[in-house]
Amino acid sequence: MGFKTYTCPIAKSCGGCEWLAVPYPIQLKRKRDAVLQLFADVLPSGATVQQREELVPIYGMDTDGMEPTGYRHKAATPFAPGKRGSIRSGFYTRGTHRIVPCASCVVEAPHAREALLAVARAAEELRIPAYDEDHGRGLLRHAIVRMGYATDEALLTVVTNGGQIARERQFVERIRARAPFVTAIAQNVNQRHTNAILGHETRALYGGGHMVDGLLDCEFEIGPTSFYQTNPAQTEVLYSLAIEGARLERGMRVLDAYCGIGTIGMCAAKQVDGLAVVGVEQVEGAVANARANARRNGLADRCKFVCADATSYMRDVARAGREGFDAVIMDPPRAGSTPTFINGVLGLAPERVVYVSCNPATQRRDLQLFLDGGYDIESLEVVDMFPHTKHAETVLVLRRR
Ligand SMILES: C[S@@+](CC[C@H](N)C(=O)[O-])C[C@H]1O[C@@H](n2cnc3c(N)ncnc32)[C@H](O)[C@@H]1O
Repeated sequence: MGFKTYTCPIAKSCGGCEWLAVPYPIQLKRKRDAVLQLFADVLPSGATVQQREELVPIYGMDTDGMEPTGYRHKAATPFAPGKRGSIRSGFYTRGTHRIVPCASCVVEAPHAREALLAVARAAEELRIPAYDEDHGRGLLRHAIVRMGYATDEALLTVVTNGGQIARERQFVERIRARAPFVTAIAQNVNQRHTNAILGHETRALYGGGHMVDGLLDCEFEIGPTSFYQTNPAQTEVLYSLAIEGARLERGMRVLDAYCGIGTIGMCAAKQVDGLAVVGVEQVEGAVANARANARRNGLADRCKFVCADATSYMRDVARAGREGFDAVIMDPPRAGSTPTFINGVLGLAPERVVYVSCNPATQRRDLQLFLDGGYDIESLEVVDMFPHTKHAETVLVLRRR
């Protein structure tokens, strides 16, 4: 295949796309091999290389023979004071907090970077200072933009070190003049001296402060502090595999743990009539989005959401002994799940557990508890959510023995 790889002038210092020079089919092979190696001791032994590759399929982006580009629908920048009142924006150089400027990025959705640069230019014009992290002074810390996939909406979040933006109305107008495709702007306040990007306080500056996007047959309201997958085309592949793997049927009850804004559970409920979903998520804003999304999709009677730490929720469920689930879908953060959560799932004894992971290493660790607790691997699939990087997302389906 005639794959022509891309070059990027800041690839070395940015470090975001470490495999940009590697042809896409080779990237996919490397990712599958890495997952195969990680799970080698628990996959059927004695299989040939070909059998093992069939055992663990990888779903790459469908790009018609081209290298994947523009797949990141979320883009972000830190800000820092530059020379003579200018504001620096771009990416942190690998392992440092030094910013390498970026005018456009091949893996980001078209226009995403324009919105981020619009914030820097508007702030320069209005003399709104960038945050100086060495001294804890200045206002503008980060900007994050999320571009719609199924819609033309775009949500821009400006993270500030303090609640007041001088000449706020002009600031918003100037951003909009430079980036007219932005349909909502939010301010998030983060006054902590940490590496965490987002703070706890958020308010709308323009357009209601949230956006709407679509995945599979559902529409989702997304707020500034809610998790939402970065690569929507591959998210649809990932969710379809997870829903299919759970073998859901009418009348079943499903737990969607670490549910974010309720996307997986609601896509499942939309596909399977009479399916009931309970979603658990710890970020309040995301749970508010999930509840609004259930109403938006006509699923409020079948999809309920609990705002809680998933481990505490599971501990309570295990103590009360009242809840029953026919299937559990779990999609924890990179750190993986906890023994308490997994033991709780084992106690509920669902027929199937579908474990979606953005970090196969922690998934492999967590898998052991399921294997020891009476579950077998039914399937393991890899989805490439982040072309040109080493990251692989996996969908592991476990079945009660
Ligand atoms: C990888 S995201 C998956 C979200 C969702 N399934 C999706 O596809 O958009 C993990 C989610 O777990 C949430 N989370 C992280 N730790 C948690 C915990 N201890 N309890 C509940 N939710 C948690 C995060 O806020 C995030 O929304």
